[in-house]
Amino acid sequence: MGRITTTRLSWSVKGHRLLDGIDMAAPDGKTVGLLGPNGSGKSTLLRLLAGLRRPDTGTIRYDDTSLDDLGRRVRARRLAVVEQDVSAHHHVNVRQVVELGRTPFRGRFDALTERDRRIVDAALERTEISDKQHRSWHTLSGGEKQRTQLARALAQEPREILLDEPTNHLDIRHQLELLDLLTHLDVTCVVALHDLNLAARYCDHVVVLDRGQVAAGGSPEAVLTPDLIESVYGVRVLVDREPATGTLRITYLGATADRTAATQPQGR
Ligand SMILES: Nc1ncnc2c1ncn2[C@@H]1O[C@H](COP(=O)(O)OP(=O)(O)OP(=O)(O)O)[C@@H](O)[C@H]1O
Repeated sequence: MGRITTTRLSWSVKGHRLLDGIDMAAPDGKTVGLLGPNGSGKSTLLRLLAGLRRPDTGTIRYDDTSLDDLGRRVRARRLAVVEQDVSAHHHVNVRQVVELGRTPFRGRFDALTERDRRIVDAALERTEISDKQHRSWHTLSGGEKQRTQLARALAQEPREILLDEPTNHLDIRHQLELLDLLTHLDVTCVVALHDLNLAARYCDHVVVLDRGQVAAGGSPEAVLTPDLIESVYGVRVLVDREPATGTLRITYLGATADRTAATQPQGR
């Protein structure tokens, strides 16, 4: 497990500032939900955290080490990334995709060890994709691909895992199981999510992005208030607790007529 922190992180492309002064922290072993409307910067922030883009300003630390100083090999071993809609695997089966999770631990021409094979088996089982392990990647459904990607990440036995909307193709049961699995791993997770109820139920912390800035961060109870949700998403909600379990529950009442109006103080 490792702690991820960012300090005043900014990133621009062609003169547009897509992330602006992001301060966030994902404590050891916790699950942090990255929330925010379409285009608010969630995927961009995850790409920066993964080292796939370099920030213009600010720092990213894994424990006390800056991402720049982590070294490619160390990074490839400890940090797993599950991106949205990966379509790059050709002519490989599910098991071979999951075996890629062991690549950072092997020499270029080394065969998989017995231990590697056991880890791959366990990852296939935990994501309930074992029965499809010999199927070609390109024949999988969207949800089966997502579970395979998660299995690849688990096979890496990472300390940190970054996931971009990992539930968007999953049926309800697999959504619940994926988040349940993530929260029970001894791994620090940063996960972009659209479903506020799933975030409230499973995340230890949430960070809400709005137009490239952090609108709020903290526990789901503290952050997911009707005012915050209305001002960021332009949706009126009722927030209460589900009586049987006490879980935070968000009921959508409707879109605000004009999102900009929702963010303006009354009377202007
Ligand atoms: N390389 C790029 N060039 C220009 N604009 C970009 C680039 N990458 C991202 N953007 C823009 O930056 C904004 C943030 O995009 P990002 O994909 O991070 O949002 P998101 O919060 O993940 O959205 P979604 O919920 O729709 O997945 C969007 O307006 C997007 O169009």
